[in-house]
Order: sequence, then C-alpha cells, then structure tokens
Amino acid sequence: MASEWEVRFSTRKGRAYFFNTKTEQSQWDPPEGMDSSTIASLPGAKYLSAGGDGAAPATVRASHLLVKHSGSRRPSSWKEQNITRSKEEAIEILKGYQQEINGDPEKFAELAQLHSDCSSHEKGGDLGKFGPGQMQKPFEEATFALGVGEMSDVVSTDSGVHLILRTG
Ligand SMILES: O=C(CCc1ccccc1)N[C@H](Cc1nc2ccccc2[nH]1)C(=O)O
Repeated sequence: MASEWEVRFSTRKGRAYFFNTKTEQSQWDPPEGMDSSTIASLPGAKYLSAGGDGAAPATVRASHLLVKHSGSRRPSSWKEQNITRSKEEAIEILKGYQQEINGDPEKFAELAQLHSDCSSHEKGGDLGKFGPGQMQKPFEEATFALGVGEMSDVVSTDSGVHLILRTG
C-alpha cells in the first residue's frame, strides 16, 4: 500500500531513499510496481530528484546575498566588525539590491561580492552544492522551491536576511 511508504533523505549518502513506515524497512529503489505519479505524491517526495526515482542525489547549488542585523546569530562579518542595523533596515537594504539586480545573475554575483555579510562573498555568493539537512531550514526550503536560474524574495534565517539565486 502506498500509504505505508514515505521518502526520506540520507545526509550521509546525499540522496533520497524509500522507507516503509509499517515494516520499518528502507530501500534505495522505489517500491515494486509503484507508478511515478504515486511516488511523486508520497510524503517527502520533495527529496526526490526531478526524475522522481530517488537515484540522482537531491542536491542543489545556490548563491546568496546576506545582510546581517543586530538579531543575527553572529552580528559581525568581513565587512563590518559590529553589525547594529535593525532587521527592518536590513530588509530595506536587501530590497534595494533586489531592485538593482532585477533578475540578472551577473549583477547578483557582483553585488554579493561587494555587499554580502557571508564569507561566500569572495565567490560572488556561491555556496556550492548542498542537500537537505545541510542549511538552515528556511534557506533550504526557499532554495529547493526555486527553479535553476530563479531568485528568491527576501528569506530570513538566524544568520540574517538573504536573497538566494539557485544556480544548479
Ligand atoms: O555559514 C557561513 C558560511 C557559509 C558558506 C557555505 C559554503 C561556502 C562558503 C560559505 N557563513 C555565515 C553566514 C551564513 N549563514 C547562512 C545560512 C544559510 C546559507 C548561507 C549562510 N551564510 C557567517 O559568516 O556568519
């Protein structure tokens, strides 16, 4: 029965697997005879790669532009020793960059290099590839919801407020 099955993500292996909640058995391959639309509707199906077969690692690549504020987990960066701006002010600043970027990936990388409060600024904001369970949840969910080449609106994490560009 499909309802016994769910998709989970192995951070160790960096890929999705199928878990039977009744027998508690897990397997890499989709359950025998389960069609792709049923697989796509299983709980945790978001961990499956586009093919829905769980075989390809469900990882993404992204860049981000982070503006920290006084409530950030670490209100300091390469740019500013002691960051005291309010969260509201950080959002206003980020929205200014968002307008300037206007959907242009090259502009995104340029402004991330100049202004991001994350060490990834050195690489135009590039964070490399990551899978579920590796980044703070709001950041992960926003990134996984983007198509390749798409940019997020303002996303808030314990680190500050971000613009995210999914690149892979
Ligand atoms: O955690 C890091 C390093 C992230 C990184 C990953 C991969 C390559 C390069 C950098 N920097 C934090 C700021 C920060 N918080 C984040 C939360 C989610 C994603 C990226 C983030 N960056 C900080 O500097 O406080």
